[in-house]
Amino acid sequence: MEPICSITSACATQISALLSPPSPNQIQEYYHNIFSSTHCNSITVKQDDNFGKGLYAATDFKEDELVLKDQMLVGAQHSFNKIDCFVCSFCFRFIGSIETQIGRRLYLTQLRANESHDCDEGSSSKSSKNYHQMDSSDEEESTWQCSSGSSKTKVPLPEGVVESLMNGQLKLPYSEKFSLPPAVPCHGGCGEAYYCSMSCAEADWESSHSLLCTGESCDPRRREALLKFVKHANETNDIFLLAAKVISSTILRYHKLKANCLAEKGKNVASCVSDHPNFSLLLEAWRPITMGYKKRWWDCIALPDDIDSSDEASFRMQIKELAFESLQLLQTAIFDKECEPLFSLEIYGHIIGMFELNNLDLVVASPMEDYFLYIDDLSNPDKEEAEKITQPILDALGEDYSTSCEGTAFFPLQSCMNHSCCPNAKAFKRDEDRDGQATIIALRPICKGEEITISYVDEDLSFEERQASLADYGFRCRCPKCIEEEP
Ligand SMILES: C[S@@+](CC[C@H](N)C(=O)[O-])C[C@H]1O[C@@H](n2cnc3c(N)ncnc32)[C@H](O)[C@@H]1O
Repeated sequence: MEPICSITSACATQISALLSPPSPNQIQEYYHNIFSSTHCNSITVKQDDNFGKGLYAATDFKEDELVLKDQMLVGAQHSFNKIDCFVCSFCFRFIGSIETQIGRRLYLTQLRANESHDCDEGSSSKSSKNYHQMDSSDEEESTWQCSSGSSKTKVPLPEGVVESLMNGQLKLPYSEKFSLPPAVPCHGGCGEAYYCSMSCAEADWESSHSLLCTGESCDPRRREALLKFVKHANETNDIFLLAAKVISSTILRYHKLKANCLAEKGKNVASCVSDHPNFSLLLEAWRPITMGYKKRWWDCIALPDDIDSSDEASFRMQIKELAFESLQLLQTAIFDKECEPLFSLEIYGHIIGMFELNNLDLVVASPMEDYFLYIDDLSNPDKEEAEKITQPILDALGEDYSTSCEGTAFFPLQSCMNHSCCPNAKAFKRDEDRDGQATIIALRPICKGEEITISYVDEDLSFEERQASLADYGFRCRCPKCIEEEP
């Protein structure tokens, strides 16, 4: 049965205002602010009647030159990746130490095995597609591998060793050469979020975590609802966690704008607030999200290969019901009457659809690879001495010892980049890119004024396969390669 969301009908006018595309002036102003705050004058965003927004070169770029580092608007580590990588919950840098990374991973893997979880449990949360894959100089073979699913048999370490790695009592040889920022726990006390610095902790708290934290300051009823929401997301699709961050950050921005407005008007509420109290402020708080190209999730999600086209309608209905289930849990946890339209299924569906159409994989390379390579490169007798300690650890970790941090994120500038099957740029992590920012590199010289494009699909696929994948984005590619290869 079709889910019925009472907020969608009660707030229809406000919802349609929230979903209407931004005006050219609003677009110019928004991106101008991003460029000036980041002191970036080498690129610009322009609009065109056919392709919508696009990113353009405002200077010449050489082959392999960095075009752009894009700070994410919102991002999250995949739930299944949290066992393998201990990272800052805001900027996704690896934190703690080489020892805590290893000890924590071995401990959590063991815990999971004891709970007799298997790979199936996390598989549904990996169903969200992330077409714009970020290449990495530390390439991972398979990002969808369960941490305990490595083909080579792992040799467990004694429990005491794992514990002393976790609590820092056991120091590994040369690990001080690979020092990581110390882990700063969330001051709300949730025990879930950790950061690389106080500034990341504060930035996350202010942007969304203060509404999503399940620590002691959280009202018990709200905490219970939040925990249910998170559990549901982990068991179904962790893209809901990202959607919750978007809603929380909009609510928090709204209250900040309202507080500023009240302060400026000398507490003359009437001048800020008329018939429809603070809707203009909610629109303003929502502005960064307006910029992302979006459609409803259940309309734009690609039909999985194993679903027959005759079952398409029922598949799309199931996706809609899933989103509704998640939204109801989130509503119980963080509902805010002044921001009511944000809790409609229509808005929730568009937020998730925006991720579907714009998201880039979030990938941060693990320091583990560098560490073990360093040991491997030592000369004897130092190498032999070090390997007495590190080899049993490698045997316990298995082949996938250096899994990257993986997640999904929305980047304000990268999401403006249109597709070409013969792109002039690509998302590529260099060795020095050890945070969650998107890094875009020129694939060939790009002239000032030229549009900067990336490929949303594997360019080596056949013409038909590329067009089929791009159909999910709602367009047929007319790039020079497609025109040439069209039968
Ligand atoms: C990630 S967004 C790119 C930015 C988008 N143009 C905007 O206005 O926000 C992806 C959407 O842009 C449009 N698009 C991207 N590349 C295109 C192309 N080569 N031809 C036609 N439309 C394209 C499609 O609507 C696609 O779903």
